[in-house]
Amino acid sequence: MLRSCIRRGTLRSISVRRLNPAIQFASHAFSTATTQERVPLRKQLKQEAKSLRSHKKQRKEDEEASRQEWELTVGVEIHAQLDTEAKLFSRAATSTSDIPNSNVALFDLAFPGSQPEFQIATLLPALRAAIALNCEIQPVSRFDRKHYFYQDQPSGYQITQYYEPFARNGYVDLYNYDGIAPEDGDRLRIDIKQLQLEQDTAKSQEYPPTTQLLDFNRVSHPLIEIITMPQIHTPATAAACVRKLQSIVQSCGAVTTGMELGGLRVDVNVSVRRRDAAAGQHHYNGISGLGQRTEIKNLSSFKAVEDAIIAEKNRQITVLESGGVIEGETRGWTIGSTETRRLRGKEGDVDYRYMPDPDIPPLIIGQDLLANLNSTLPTSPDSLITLLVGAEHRLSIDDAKPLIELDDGARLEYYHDVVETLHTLQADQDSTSRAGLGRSVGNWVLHELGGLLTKSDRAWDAEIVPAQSLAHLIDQLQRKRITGPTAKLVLATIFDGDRRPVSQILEEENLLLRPLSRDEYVALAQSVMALNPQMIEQIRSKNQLGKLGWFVGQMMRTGEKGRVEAPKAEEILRELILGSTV
Ligand SMILES: Nc1ncnc2c1ncn2[C@@H]1O[C@H](COP(=O)(O)OP(=O)(O)OP(=O)(O)O)[C@@H](O)[C@H]1O
Ligand SMILES: [Mg+2]
Ligand SMILES: [Mg+2]
Repeated sequence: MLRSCIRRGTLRSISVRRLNPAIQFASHAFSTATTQERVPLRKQLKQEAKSLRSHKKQRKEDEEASRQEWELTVGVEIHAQLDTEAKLFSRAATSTSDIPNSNVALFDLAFPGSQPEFQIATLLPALRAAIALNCEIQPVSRFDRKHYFYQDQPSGYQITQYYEPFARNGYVDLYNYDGIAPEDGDRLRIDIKQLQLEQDTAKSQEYPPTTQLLDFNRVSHPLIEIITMPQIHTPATAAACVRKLQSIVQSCGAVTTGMELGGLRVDVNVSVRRRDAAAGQHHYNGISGLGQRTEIKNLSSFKAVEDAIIAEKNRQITVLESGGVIEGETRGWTIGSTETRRLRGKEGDVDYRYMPDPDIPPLIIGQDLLANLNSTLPTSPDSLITLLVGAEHRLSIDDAKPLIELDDGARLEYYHDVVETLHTLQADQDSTSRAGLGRSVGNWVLHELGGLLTKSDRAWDAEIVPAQSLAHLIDQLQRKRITGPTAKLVLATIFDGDRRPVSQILEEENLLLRPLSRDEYVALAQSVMALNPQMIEQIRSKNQLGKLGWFVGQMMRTGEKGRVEAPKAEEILRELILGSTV
Protein backbone atom coordinates (compact mmCIF):
# COMPACT_ATOMS: atom_id res chain seq x y z
CA MET A 1 0.00 0.00 0.00
CA LEU A 2 2.71 2.43 1.08
CA ARG A 3 4.88 1.44 -1.85
CA SER A 4 2.10 1.94 -4.32
CA CYS A 5 1.39 5.36 -2.79
CA ILE A 6 5.02 6.30 -3.25
CA ARG A 7 4.98 5.04 -6.79
CA ARG A 8 1.91 7.08 -7.53
CA GLY A 9 3.47 10.02 -5.75
CA THR A 10 0.49 10.40 -3.47
CA LEU A 11 2.11 9.98 -0.07
CA ARG A 12 0.86 12.82 2.08
CA SER A 13 2.79 14.27 4.97
CA ILE A 14 -0.15 13.84 7.34
CA SER A 15 -0.08 10.07 7.09
CA VAL A 16 3.71 9.92 7.42
CA ARG A 17 3.69 11.35 10.91
CA ARG A 18 1.82 8.34 12.22
CA LEU A 19 4.07 5.77 10.57
CA ASN A 20 7.12 4.02 11.97
CA PRO A 21 10.73 5.26 11.43
CA ALA A 22 11.40 2.90 8.52
CA ILE A 23 8.43 4.30 6.70
CA GLN A 24 9.40 7.83 7.52
CA PHE A 25 12.73 7.04 5.93
CA ALA A 26 10.90 5.97 2.80
CA SER A 27 9.05 9.25 2.69
CA HIS A 28 12.30 11.13 3.25
CA ALA A 29 13.86 9.30 0.30
CA PHE A 30 10.84 10.27 -1.73
CA SER A 31 11.10 13.95 -0.91
CA THR A 32 14.87 13.95 -1.52
CA ALA A 33 14.29 12.60 -5.00
CA THR A 34 11.73 15.26 -5.74
CA THR A 35 13.90 18.02 -4.25
CA GLN A 36 16.60 17.01 -6.66
CA GLU A 37 14.17 17.76 -9.43
CA ARG A 38 13.82 21.14 -7.73
CA VAL A 39 10.06 21.08 -7.41
CA PRO A 40 9.03 23.53 -4.69
CA LEU A 41 7.35 21.76 -1.77
CA ARG A 42 4.05 23.61 -2.17
CA LYS A 43 3.84 22.69 -5.85
CA GLN A 44 4.78 19.13 -5.04
CA LEU A 45 1.99 18.84 -2.45
CA LYS A 46 -0.47 20.32 -4.91
CA GLN A 47 0.55 17.79 -7.56
CA GLU A 48 0.22 14.95 -5.07
CA ALA A 49 -3.26 16.05 -4.03
CA LYS A 50 -4.27 16.38 -7.67
CA SER A 51 -3.02 12.92 -8.53
CA LEU A 52 -4.83 11.45 -5.51
CA ARG A 53 -8.04 13.13 -6.60
CA SER A 54 -7.76 11.86 -10.15
CA HIS A 55 -6.97 8.36 -8.87
CA LYS A 56 -10.11 8.40 -6.69
CA LYS A 57 -12.15 9.78 -9.58
CA GLN A 58 -10.88 7.04 -11.86
CA ARG A 59 -11.76 4.37 -9.30
CA LYS A 60 -15.26 5.82 -8.96
CA GLU A 61 -15.69 5.85 -12.73
CA ASP A 62 -14.48 2.24 -13.01
CA GLU A 63 -16.93 1.20 -10.26
CA GLU A 64 -19.76 3.02 -12.02
CA ALA A 65 -18.89 1.42 -15.39
CA SER A 66 -18.85 -2.02 -13.78
CA ARG A 67 -22.18 -1.30 -12.06
CA GLN A 68 -23.75 -0.35 -15.38
CA GLU A 69 -22.61 -3.61 -16.89
CA TRP A 70 -23.01 -6.05 -14.01
CA GLU A 71 -25.76 -6.52 -11.47
CA LEU A 72 -24.58 -7.57 -8.03
CA THR A 73 -26.97 -9.58 -5.84
CA VAL A 74 -26.48 -10.27 -2.16
CA GLY A 75 -28.45 -12.19 0.47
CA VAL A 76 -27.28 -12.37 4.07
CA GLU A 77 -27.58 -14.95 6.83
CA ILE A 78 -27.09 -13.61 10.34
CA HIS A 79 -26.47 -15.81 13.33
CA ALA A 80 -27.27 -14.04 16.58
CA GLN A 81 -26.76 -15.44 20.07
CA LEU A 82 -29.97 -15.12 22.03
CA ASP A 83 -29.98 -13.54 25.47
CA THR A 84 -30.85 -16.61 27.53
CA GLU A 85 -29.56 -18.12 30.74
CA ALA A 86 -29.57 -21.72 29.59
CA LYS A 87 -28.62 -23.49 26.40
CA LEU A 88 -31.09 -24.56 23.76
CA PHE A 89 -31.48 -28.19 24.88
CA SER A 90 -29.89 -28.36 28.33
CA ARG A 91 -29.86 -26.45 31.60
CA ALA A 92 -26.14 -25.66 31.34
CA ALA A 93 -25.40 -21.93 31.61
CA THR A 94 -24.71 -19.94 28.46
CA SER A 95 -21.89 -17.86 29.93
CA THR A 96 -18.87 -18.21 27.64
CA SER A 97 -16.49 -16.17 29.76
CA ASP A 98 -16.19 -18.85 32.47
CA ILE A 99 -13.40 -21.45 32.63
CA PRO A 100 -13.38 -23.34 29.32
CA ASN A 101 -15.58 -26.44 29.29
CA SER A 102 -17.19 -25.61 32.62
CA ASN A 103 -20.72 -24.99 31.31
CA VAL A 104 -21.44 -28.21 29.51
CA ALA A 105 -24.21 -30.76 30.01
CA LEU A 106 -23.99 -34.36 28.84
CA PHE A 107 -26.36 -33.67 25.97
CA ASP A 108 -24.21 -30.74 24.76
CA LEU A 109 -21.38 -33.23 24.34
CA ALA A 110 -23.67 -35.83 22.73
CA PHE A 111 -23.05 -38.42 25.40
CA PRO A 112 -24.82 -41.65 24.45
CA GLY A 113 -28.17 -41.89 26.16
CA SER A 114 -28.46 -38.15 26.91
CA GLN A 115 -31.71 -36.51 25.84
CA PRO A 116 -32.56 -32.96 24.73
CA GLU A 117 -34.57 -30.80 27.16
CA PHE A 118 -35.88 -27.84 25.17
CA GLN A 119 -35.50 -24.68 27.28
CA ILE A 120 -38.77 -22.90 26.83
CA ALA A 121 -37.36 -19.53 27.98
CA THR A 122 -35.34 -19.44 24.75
CA LEU A 123 -38.54 -18.69 22.92
CA LEU A 124 -39.02 -15.28 24.50
CA PRO A 125 -36.02 -13.46 22.96
CA ALA A 126 -36.43 -15.42 19.72
CA LEU A 127 -40.04 -14.32 19.38
CA ARG A 128 -39.22 -10.73 20.33
CA ALA A 129 -36.73 -10.64 17.43
CA ALA A 130 -39.25 -12.20 15.04
CA ILE A 131 -41.99 -9.74 15.98
CA ALA A 132 -39.58 -6.79 15.73
CA LEU A 133 -38.68 -8.02 12.23
CA ASN A 134 -42.33 -8.12 11.19
CA CYS A 135 -42.45 -11.90 10.75
CA GLU A 136 -45.44 -14.22 10.66
CA ILE A 137 -44.98 -16.47 13.67
CA GLN A 138 -45.71 -20.09 12.84
CA PRO A 139 -48.10 -21.83 15.27
CA VAL A 140 -46.21 -25.10 14.70
CA SER A 141 -42.52 -25.46 13.90
CA ARG A 142 -40.09 -28.36 14.01
CA PHE A 143 -36.44 -29.19 14.52
CA ASP A 144 -34.24 -31.03 11.99
CA ARG A 145 -30.82 -32.58 12.19
CA LYS A 146 -28.31 -31.12 9.72
CA HIS A 147 -25.41 -33.54 9.45
CA TYR A 148 -21.78 -32.61 9.03
CA PHE A 149 -18.61 -33.77 10.69
CA TYR A 150 -16.36 -31.27 12.37
CA GLN A 151 -14.78 -31.21 15.77
CA ASP A 152 -16.77 -28.17 16.93
CA GLN A 153 -20.04 -30.16 16.74
CA PRO A 154 -19.81 -33.27 18.94
CA SER A 155 -23.02 -35.00 17.84
CA GLY A 156 -22.10 -34.93 14.14
CA TYR A 157 -25.19 -32.86 13.40
CA GLN A 158 -26.57 -29.45 14.24
CA ILE A 159 -30.14 -29.20 15.46
CA THR A 160 -31.79 -26.48 13.40
CA GLN A 161 -35.14 -25.49 11.96
CA TYR A 162 -34.45 -25.03 8.27
CA TYR A 163 -37.58 -26.68 6.85
CA GLU A 164 -40.20 -25.61 9.35
CA PRO A 165 -38.89 -22.46 11.05
CA PHE A 166 -40.75 -20.64 13.81
CA ALA A 167 -41.02 -17.37 11.86
CA ARG A 168 -41.40 -16.50 8.16
CA ASN A 169 -42.02 -13.63 5.76
CA GLY A 170 -40.66 -10.67 7.68
CA TYR A 171 -39.01 -7.54 6.41
CA VAL A 172 -36.65 -4.77 7.41
CA ASP A 173 -36.94 -1.21 6.14
CA LEU A 174 -33.71 0.64 5.39
CA TYR A 175 -33.64 4.43 5.09
CA ASN A 176 -30.91 6.68 3.82
CA TYR A 177 -30.06 7.55 7.42
CA ASP A 178 -29.16 3.87 7.82
CA GLY A 179 -26.35 4.41 5.30
CA ILE A 180 -27.79 2.71 2.21
CA ALA A 181 -26.11 3.39 -1.14
CA PRO A 182 -27.38 6.51 -2.97
CA GLU A 183 -28.64 4.41 -5.90
CA ASP A 184 -31.09 2.73 -3.51
CA GLY A 185 -32.92 6.01 -3.01
CA ASP A 186 -34.48 7.12 0.28
CA ARG A 187 -35.92 3.85 1.41
CA LEU A 188 -35.63 0.18 0.64
CA ARG A 189 -37.45 -2.86 2.00
CA ILE A 190 -35.52 -6.12 2.29
CA ASP A 191 -37.66 -9.20 2.80
CA ILE A 192 -36.72 -11.75 5.39
CA LYS A 193 -37.37 -15.31 4.31
CA GLN A 194 -37.33 -16.79 7.78
CA LEU A 195 -35.95 -16.86 11.29
CA GLN A 196 -34.93 -20.23 12.65
CA LEU A 197 -33.76 -21.50 16.00
CA GLU A 198 -30.52 -23.47 16.06
CA GLN A 199 -27.51 -24.50 18.12
CA ASP A 200 -24.17 -22.70 18.17
CA THR A 201 -20.94 -24.66 17.80
CA ALA A 202 -17.95 -25.00 20.13
CA LYS A 203 -15.21 -22.37 20.00
CA SER A 204 -11.87 -23.51 18.56
CA GLN A 205 -8.46 -22.03 19.26
CA GLU A 206 -5.77 -22.97 16.80
CA TYR A 207 -2.14 -23.48 17.77
CA PRO A 208 -0.52 -24.48 14.48
CA PRO A 209 0.86 -26.76 13.32
CA THR A 210 -0.62 -29.52 15.45
CA THR A 211 -2.78 -28.25 18.28
CA GLN A 212 -6.37 -27.11 18.36
CA LEU A 213 -8.17 -26.46 21.64
CA LEU A 214 -11.93 -26.68 21.92
CA ASP A 215 -14.12 -24.85 24.42
CA PHE A 216 -17.57 -26.44 24.57
CA ASN A 217 -19.07 -23.64 26.68
CA ARG A 218 -20.48 -22.16 23.49
CA VAL A 219 -21.81 -25.39 22.06
CA SER A 220 -25.61 -25.38 21.86
CA HIS A 221 -25.91 -21.71 22.88
CA PRO A 222 -29.30 -20.76 21.37
CA LEU A 223 -29.00 -18.88 18.09
CA ILE A 224 -31.45 -17.38 15.69
CA GLU A 225 -30.51 -17.44 12.04
CA ILE A 226 -32.04 -14.54 10.12
CA ILE A 227 -32.12 -15.21 6.37
CA THR A 228 -32.76 -12.31 3.98
CA MET A 229 -33.95 -12.66 0.41
CA PRO A 230 -31.41 -11.94 -2.34
CA GLN A 231 -32.61 -8.36 -2.78
CA ILE A 232 -29.52 -6.33 -1.94
CA HIS A 233 -27.55 -4.90 -4.85
CA THR A 234 -24.74 -2.83 -3.36
CA PRO A 235 -22.03 -3.59 -0.78
CA ALA A 236 -22.85 -0.45 1.25
CA THR A 237 -26.50 -1.42 1.52
CA ALA A 238 -25.57 -4.95 2.60
CA ALA A 239 -23.49 -3.50 5.47
CA ALA A 240 -26.33 -1.08 6.31
CA CYS A 241 -28.78 -3.99 6.35
CA VAL A 242 -26.65 -5.99 8.79
CA ARG A 243 -26.17 -2.92 10.98
CA LYS A 244 -29.91 -2.29 11.02
CA LEU A 245 -30.76 -5.91 11.79
CA GLN A 246 -28.28 -5.85 14.66
CA SER A 247 -29.75 -2.65 16.07
CA ILE A 248 -33.28 -4.08 15.88
CA VAL A 249 -32.47 -7.38 17.59
CA GLN A 250 -30.46 -5.51 20.22
CA SER A 251 -33.10 -2.91 20.91
CA CYS A 252 -35.85 -5.49 21.46
CA GLY A 253 -33.65 -7.30 23.97
CA ALA A 254 -33.26 -10.47 21.92
CA VAL A 255 -29.47 -10.49 22.02
CA THR A 256 -26.92 -9.15 24.45
CA THR A 257 -23.85 -8.48 22.37
CA GLY A 258 -23.26 -7.32 18.84
CA MET A 259 -20.68 -8.09 16.20
CA GLU A 260 -17.82 -6.48 18.07
CA LEU A 261 -18.08 -9.09 20.85
CA GLY A 262 -18.84 -12.07 18.63
CA GLY A 263 -22.54 -12.23 19.51
CA LEU A 264 -23.46 -11.82 15.87
CA ARG A 265 -21.82 -13.49 12.87
CA VAL A 266 -22.69 -12.99 9.25
CA ASP A 267 -22.48 -15.08 6.07
CA VAL A 268 -22.89 -13.17 2.82
CA ASN A 269 -24.03 -14.79 -0.42
CA VAL A 270 -22.81 -13.02 -3.53
CA SER A 271 -23.61 -13.40 -7.22
CA VAL A 272 -23.26 -11.23 -10.31
CA ARG A 273 -24.90 -11.26 -13.72
CA ARG A 274 -24.36 -9.24 -16.85
CA ARG A 275 -27.30 -6.84 -17.17
CA ASP A 276 -27.63 -7.17 -20.94
CA ALA A 277 -27.27 -10.97 -21.03
CA ALA A 278 -30.03 -13.56 -20.68
CA ALA A 279 -31.37 -13.97 -17.14
CA GLY A 280 -29.24 -16.11 -14.85
CA GLN A 281 -30.05 -19.78 -14.31
CA HIS A 282 -30.35 -19.66 -10.56
CA HIS A 283 -33.33 -19.01 -8.34
CA TYR A 284 -34.09 -18.74 -4.65
CA ASN A 285 -37.46 -18.90 -2.94
CA GLY A 286 -39.43 -17.38 -5.84
CA ILE A 287 -36.72 -15.02 -7.14
CA SER A 288 -35.30 -16.25 -10.43
CA GLY A 289 -32.79 -15.07 -13.03
CA LEU A 290 -29.92 -14.94 -10.56
CA GLY A 291 -26.24 -15.70 -11.15
CA GLN A 292 -24.38 -18.49 -9.36
CA ARG A 293 -23.82 -17.56 -5.72
CA THR A 294 -20.79 -18.10 -3.54
CA GLU A 295 -21.00 -17.80 0.23
CA ILE A 296 -18.46 -15.97 2.41
CA LYS A 297 -18.69 -17.32 5.94
CA ASN A 298 -18.25 -15.89 9.38
CA LEU A 299 -17.79 -12.16 8.92
CA SER A 300 -17.46 -10.32 12.18
CA SER A 301 -17.67 -6.59 11.38
CA PHE A 302 -19.76 -4.30 9.19
CA LYS A 303 -16.63 -3.25 7.34
CA ALA A 304 -15.74 -6.88 6.68
CA VAL A 305 -19.23 -7.38 5.19
CA GLU A 306 -18.76 -4.48 2.79
CA ASP A 307 -15.13 -5.22 1.90
CA ALA A 308 -15.68 -8.95 1.37
CA ILE A 309 -18.63 -8.29 -0.96
CA ILE A 310 -16.60 -5.80 -3.02
CA ALA A 311 -13.70 -8.26 -3.30
CA GLU A 312 -15.93 -11.20 -4.19
CA LYS A 313 -17.90 -9.19 -6.75
CA ASN A 314 -14.66 -8.11 -8.44
CA ARG A 315 -13.32 -11.67 -8.39
CA GLN A 316 -16.48 -13.07 -9.98
CA ILE A 317 -16.51 -10.37 -12.68
CA THR A 318 -12.85 -11.08 -13.51
CA VAL A 319 -13.52 -14.83 -13.75
CA LEU A 320 -16.57 -14.31 -16.00
CA GLU A 321 -14.86 -11.71 -18.19
CA SER A 322 -12.02 -14.10 -18.86
CA GLY A 323 -14.49 -16.80 -19.97
CA GLY A 324 -14.53 -18.81 -16.72
CA VAL A 325 -17.49 -20.02 -14.67
CA ILE A 326 -18.34 -19.33 -11.05
CA GLU A 327 -18.46 -22.38 -8.85
CA GLY A 328 -20.90 -22.63 -5.98
CA GLU A 329 -18.49 -22.66 -3.07
CA THR A 330 -17.88 -21.48 0.45
CA ARG A 331 -15.20 -18.84 0.80
CA GLY A 332 -13.39 -17.12 3.65
CA TRP A 333 -12.29 -13.59 4.37
CA THR A 334 -9.45 -12.26 6.48
CA ILE A 335 -9.70 -8.74 7.87
CA GLY A 336 -7.53 -6.29 5.95
CA SER A 337 -7.21 -8.55 2.93
CA THR A 338 -8.31 -7.67 -0.59
CA GLU A 339 -9.38 -11.12 -1.78
CA THR A 340 -11.76 -13.81 -0.61
CA ARG A 341 -10.28 -17.33 -0.50
CA ARG A 342 -11.83 -20.68 -1.31
CA LEU A 343 -12.61 -22.83 1.73
CA ARG A 344 -14.60 -25.66 0.20
CA GLY A 345 -16.96 -26.53 -2.61
CA LYS A 346 -20.55 -26.30 -1.54
CA GLU A 347 -23.57 -26.93 -3.66
CA GLY A 348 -23.73 -30.57 -4.54
CA ASP A 349 -20.51 -31.36 -2.66
CA VAL A 350 -22.05 -31.45 0.79
CA ASP A 351 -25.15 -33.46 1.55
CA TYR A 352 -26.36 -32.39 4.97
CA ARG A 353 -28.83 -35.30 5.12
CA TYR A 354 -31.45 -33.12 6.79
CA MET A 355 -33.96 -35.23 8.74
CA PRO A 356 -36.54 -34.52 11.45
CA ASP A 357 -35.09 -34.86 14.95
CA PRO A 358 -36.98 -37.80 16.47
CA ASP A 359 -36.24 -36.73 20.07
CA ILE A 360 -37.70 -33.22 19.90
CA PRO A 361 -41.46 -32.66 19.68
CA PRO A 362 -42.92 -29.88 17.52
CA LEU A 363 -42.91 -26.37 18.95
CA ILE A 364 -46.42 -25.02 19.44
CA ILE A 365 -46.66 -21.26 19.95
CA GLY A 366 -49.92 -19.87 21.32
CA GLN A 367 -51.64 -16.60 20.42
CA ASP A 368 -51.77 -15.49 24.06
CA LEU A 369 -47.97 -15.52 24.33
CA LEU A 370 -47.69 -13.52 21.12
CA ALA A 371 -50.25 -10.97 22.24
CA ASN A 372 -48.33 -10.47 25.48
CA LEU A 373 -44.98 -10.06 23.71
CA ASN A 374 -46.47 -7.71 21.15
CA SER A 375 -47.75 -5.38 23.82
CA THR A 376 -44.48 -5.29 25.76
CA LEU A 377 -42.04 -4.84 22.89
CA PRO A 378 -39.86 -1.72 23.30
CA THR A 379 -40.12 1.09 20.74
CA SER A 380 -38.26 0.25 17.54
CA PRO A 381 -35.17 2.25 16.48
CA ASP A 382 -37.12 3.72 13.52
CA SER A 383 -39.97 4.89 15.73
CA LEU A 384 -37.44 6.41 18.14
CA ILE A 385 -35.81 8.30 15.28
CA THR A 386 -39.19 9.57 14.10
CA LEU A 387 -39.93 10.74 17.64
CA LEU A 388 -36.56 12.45 18.13
CA VAL A 389 -36.57 14.35 14.84
CA GLY A 390 -40.26 15.22 15.26
CA ALA A 391 -41.81 18.42 16.59
CA GLU A 392 -41.38 17.44 20.24
CA HIS A 393 -37.58 17.05 20.24
CA ARG A 394 -36.40 18.61 16.94
CA LEU A 395 -33.09 16.76 16.83
CA SER A 396 -31.19 16.52 13.56
CA ILE A 397 -31.04 13.02 12.10
CA ASP A 398 -27.27 13.09 12.57
CA ASP A 399 -27.76 13.53 16.33
CA ALA A 400 -30.79 11.26 16.70
CA LYS A 401 -28.99 8.21 15.32
CA PRO A 402 -25.95 8.13 17.63
CA LEU A 403 -28.15 9.04 20.59
CA ILE A 404 -30.10 5.83 20.01
CA GLU A 405 -27.12 3.67 19.19
CA LEU A 406 -24.57 4.74 21.79
CA ASP A 407 -23.96 2.75 24.98
CA ASP A 408 -26.75 0.21 24.45
CA GLY A 409 -29.46 2.81 24.88
CA ALA A 410 -27.99 4.30 28.08
CA ARG A 411 -27.17 7.57 26.34
CA LEU A 412 -30.77 7.96 25.17
CA GLU A 413 -32.07 7.27 28.68
CA TYR A 414 -29.74 9.96 30.01
CA TYR A 415 -30.92 12.38 27.32
CA HIS A 416 -34.54 11.77 28.40
CA ASP A 417 -33.62 12.34 32.06
CA VAL A 418 -32.00 15.68 31.21
CA VAL A 419 -34.94 16.76 29.02
CA GLU A 420 -37.45 15.81 31.70
CA THR A 421 -35.66 17.75 34.45
CA LEU A 422 -35.14 20.72 32.15
CA HIS A 423 -38.84 20.83 31.30
CA THR A 424 -39.64 21.04 35.01
CA LEU A 425 -37.04 23.77 35.53
CA GLN A 426 -38.36 25.72 32.56
CA ALA A 427 -42.04 25.37 33.44
CA ASP A 428 -42.29 29.16 33.82
CA GLN A 429 -40.96 29.81 30.29
CA ASP A 430 -43.18 30.22 27.24
CA SER A 431 -43.73 27.29 24.90
CA THR A 432 -41.58 28.67 22.05
CA SER A 433 -38.48 28.83 24.21
CA ARG A 434 -39.18 25.32 25.53
CA ALA A 435 -39.64 23.91 22.02
CA GLY A 436 -35.94 23.91 21.20
CA LEU A 437 -34.87 22.22 24.44
CA GLY A 438 -34.47 18.71 22.98
CA ARG A 439 -32.13 19.92 20.28
CA SER A 440 -30.04 21.82 22.77
CA VAL A 441 -29.88 18.87 25.20
CA GLY A 442 -28.92 16.56 22.29
CA ASN A 443 -26.05 18.88 21.48
CA TRP A 444 -24.80 18.97 25.10
CA VAL A 445 -25.14 15.22 25.62
CA LEU A 446 -23.53 14.19 22.35
CA HIS A 447 -21.04 16.87 21.48
CA GLU A 448 -20.01 18.66 24.67
CA LEU A 449 -20.19 15.75 27.11
CA GLY A 450 -19.32 13.30 24.32
CA GLY A 451 -16.26 15.41 23.45
CA LEU A 452 -15.03 15.29 27.07
CA LEU A 453 -15.49 11.50 27.13
CA THR A 454 -13.52 11.08 23.93
CA LYS A 455 -10.74 13.39 25.05
CA SER A 456 -10.33 11.62 28.38
CA ASP A 457 -10.88 8.20 26.85
CA ARG A 458 -13.46 7.30 29.50
CA ALA A 459 -16.36 4.93 28.98
CA TRP A 460 -19.94 6.15 29.33
CA ASP A 461 -21.30 6.41 32.83
CA ALA A 462 -24.40 8.47 33.61
CA GLU A 463 -22.93 9.43 36.99
CA ILE A 464 -19.89 11.28 35.60
CA VAL A 465 -22.11 14.31 35.04
CA PRO A 466 -25.45 13.65 36.75
CA ALA A 467 -28.44 14.40 34.48
CA GLN A 468 -29.73 16.85 37.11
CA SER A 469 -26.50 18.89 36.93
CA LEU A 470 -26.53 19.08 33.14
CA ALA A 471 -30.19 20.13 33.17
CA HIS A 472 -29.45 22.92 35.67
CA LEU A 473 -26.50 24.07 33.61
CA ILE A 474 -28.54 24.25 30.40
CA ASP A 475 -31.31 26.02 32.31
CA GLN A 476 -28.89 28.73 33.43
CA LEU A 477 -27.66 29.10 29.87
CA GLN A 478 -31.17 29.31 28.45
CA ARG A 479 -31.98 32.04 30.95
CA LYS A 480 -28.86 33.90 29.81
CA ARG A 481 -27.42 33.87 33.33
CA ILE A 482 -24.19 32.42 32.01
CA THR A 483 -22.44 32.46 28.64
CA GLY A 484 -21.81 29.41 26.44
CA PRO A 485 -18.07 29.30 27.27
CA THR A 486 -18.91 29.45 31.00
CA ALA A 487 -21.35 26.55 30.64
CA LYS A 488 -18.64 24.49 28.92
CA LEU A 489 -16.18 25.35 31.66
CA VAL A 490 -18.59 24.29 34.40
CA LEU A 491 -19.40 21.08 32.54
CA ALA A 492 -15.70 20.23 32.41
CA THR A 493 -15.39 20.98 36.15
CA ILE A 494 -18.24 18.61 37.00
CA PHE A 495 -16.82 16.05 34.59
CA ASP A 496 -13.57 16.20 36.55
CA GLY A 497 -15.37 15.34 39.76
CA ASP A 498 -16.66 18.62 41.25
CA ARG A 499 -19.85 17.60 43.04
CA ARG A 500 -21.06 21.01 44.17
CA PRO A 501 -24.52 21.96 42.86
CA VAL A 502 -24.33 24.01 39.64
CA SER A 503 -25.74 27.11 41.35
CA GLN A 504 -23.05 26.90 44.04
CA ILE A 505 -20.25 26.53 41.48
CA LEU A 506 -21.53 29.57 39.60
CA GLU A 507 -21.79 31.66 42.81
CA GLU A 508 -18.52 30.61 44.39
CA GLU A 509 -16.49 30.89 41.21
CA ASN A 510 -18.11 34.20 40.35
CA LEU A 511 -19.25 32.93 36.96
CA LEU A 512 -22.73 34.43 36.75
CA LEU A 513 -23.08 36.80 33.87
CA ARG A 514 -22.88 40.42 34.93
CA PRO A 515 -23.74 41.95 31.58
CA LEU A 516 -21.48 44.73 30.32
CA SER A 517 -23.12 48.10 29.96
CA ARG A 518 -23.45 49.56 26.48
CA ASP A 519 -20.57 51.93 27.20
CA GLU A 520 -18.39 49.03 28.27
CA TYR A 521 -19.22 47.13 25.04
CA VAL A 522 -18.40 50.20 22.94
CA ALA A 523 -15.07 50.72 24.74
CA LEU A 524 -14.15 47.07 24.25
CA ALA A 525 -15.15 47.13 20.57
CA GLN A 526 -13.10 50.26 19.96
CA SER A 527 -10.04 48.72 21.59
CA VAL A 528 -10.15 45.63 19.33
CA MET A 529 -10.95 47.73 16.22
CA ALA A 530 -7.72 49.60 16.84
CA LEU A 531 -5.82 46.32 16.53
CA ASN A 532 -6.53 45.99 12.82
CA PRO A 533 -7.67 49.16 11.04
CA GLN A 534 -6.84 47.60 7.67
CA MET A 535 -9.43 44.90 8.15
CA ILE A 536 -11.98 47.48 9.26
CA GLU A 537 -11.37 49.26 5.97
CA GLN A 538 -11.93 46.06 4.02
CA ILE A 539 -15.20 45.38 5.83
CA ARG A 540 -16.35 48.90 5.05
CA SER A 541 -15.23 49.19 1.44
CA LYS A 542 -15.82 45.63 0.24
CA ASN A 543 -18.66 44.76 2.60
CA GLN A 544 -16.68 41.70 3.81
CA LEU A 545 -18.96 40.94 6.72
CA GLY A 546 -17.39 37.52 7.29
CA LYS A 547 -14.44 39.35 8.82
CA LEU A 548 -16.57 40.69 11.66
CA GLY A 549 -16.18 37.29 13.32
CA TRP A 550 -12.50 37.95 13.97
CA PHE A 551 -13.32 41.09 15.95
CA VAL A 552 -16.09 39.31 17.87
CA GLY A 553 -13.52 36.64 18.80
CA GLN A 554 -11.08 39.32 19.98
CA MET A 555 -13.76 40.91 22.14
CA MET A 556 -14.60 37.55 23.74
CA ARG A 557 -10.92 36.93 24.39
CA THR A 558 -9.88 40.31 25.71
CA GLY A 559 -13.09 41.12 27.59
CA GLU A 560 -13.62 40.02 31.18
CA LYS A 561 -14.23 36.26 31.30
CA GLY A 562 -17.87 35.21 31.16
CA ARG A 563 -19.21 38.74 30.67
CA VAL A 564 -19.12 39.23 26.89
CA GLU A 565 -22.00 37.81 24.85
CA ALA A 566 -21.14 37.13 21.22
CA PRO A 567 -24.42 38.36 19.64
CA LYS A 568 -24.27 41.58 21.62
CA ALA A 569 -20.60 42.08 20.69
CA GLU A 570 -21.44 41.67 17.00
CA GLU A 571 -24.33 44.09 17.26
CA ILE A 572 -22.09 46.80 18.67
CA LEU A 573 -19.35 46.13 16.10
CA ARG A 574 -21.81 46.43 13.23
CA GLU A 575 -23.03 49.67 14.66
CA LEU A 576 -19.54 51.12 15.01
CA ILE A 577 -18.10 49.80 11.74
CA LEU A 578 -21.07 49.95 9.40
CA GLY A 579 -23.35 52.29 11.22
CA SER A 580 -26.12 49.69 11.12
CA THR A 581 -27.83 47.40 13.59
CA VAL A 582 -28.43 43.65 13.17
N1 LIG B 1 -28.04 -16.43 -6.53
C1 LIG B 1 -27.92 -15.81 -5.39
N2 LIG B 1 -27.19 -14.70 -5.28
C2 LIG B 1 -27.02 -14.08 -4.11
N3 LIG B 1 -27.58 -14.51 -2.97
C3 LIG B 1 -28.32 -15.61 -3.00
C4 LIG B 1 -28.54 -16.31 -4.21
N4 LIG B 1 -29.32 -17.38 -3.94
C5 LIG B 1 -29.58 -17.34 -2.62
N5 LIG B 1 -28.98 -16.29 -2.05
C6 LIG B 1 -28.98 -15.94 -0.63
O1 LIG B 1 -28.28 -17.00 0.03
C7 LIG B 1 -28.80 -17.23 1.32
C8 LIG B 1 -29.15 -18.70 1.44
O2 LIG B 1 -29.34 -19.01 2.77
P1 LIG B 1 -29.98 -20.37 3.26
O3 LIG B 1 -29.84 -20.41 4.74
O4 LIG B 1 -31.35 -20.49 2.68
O5 LIG B 1 -29.14 -21.53 2.56
P2 LIG B 1 -27.66 -22.04 2.79
O6 LIG B 1 -26.71 -20.92 2.61
O7 LIG B 1 -27.48 -23.18 1.89
O8 LIG B 1 -27.71 -22.51 4.29
P3 LIG B 1 -26.55 -22.64 5.38
O9 LIG B 1 -25.41 -21.75 4.98
O10 LIG B 1 -27.25 -22.12 6.62
O11 LIG B 1 -26.22 -24.05 5.41
C9 LIG B 1 -30.01 -16.31 1.46
O12 LIG B 1 -29.66 -15.16 2.18
C10 LIG B 1 -30.34 -15.92 0.02
O13 LIG B 1 -30.93 -14.66 -0.10
MG1 LIG C 1 -28.44 -20.53 6.23
MG1 LIG D 1 -25.57 -20.12 4.00
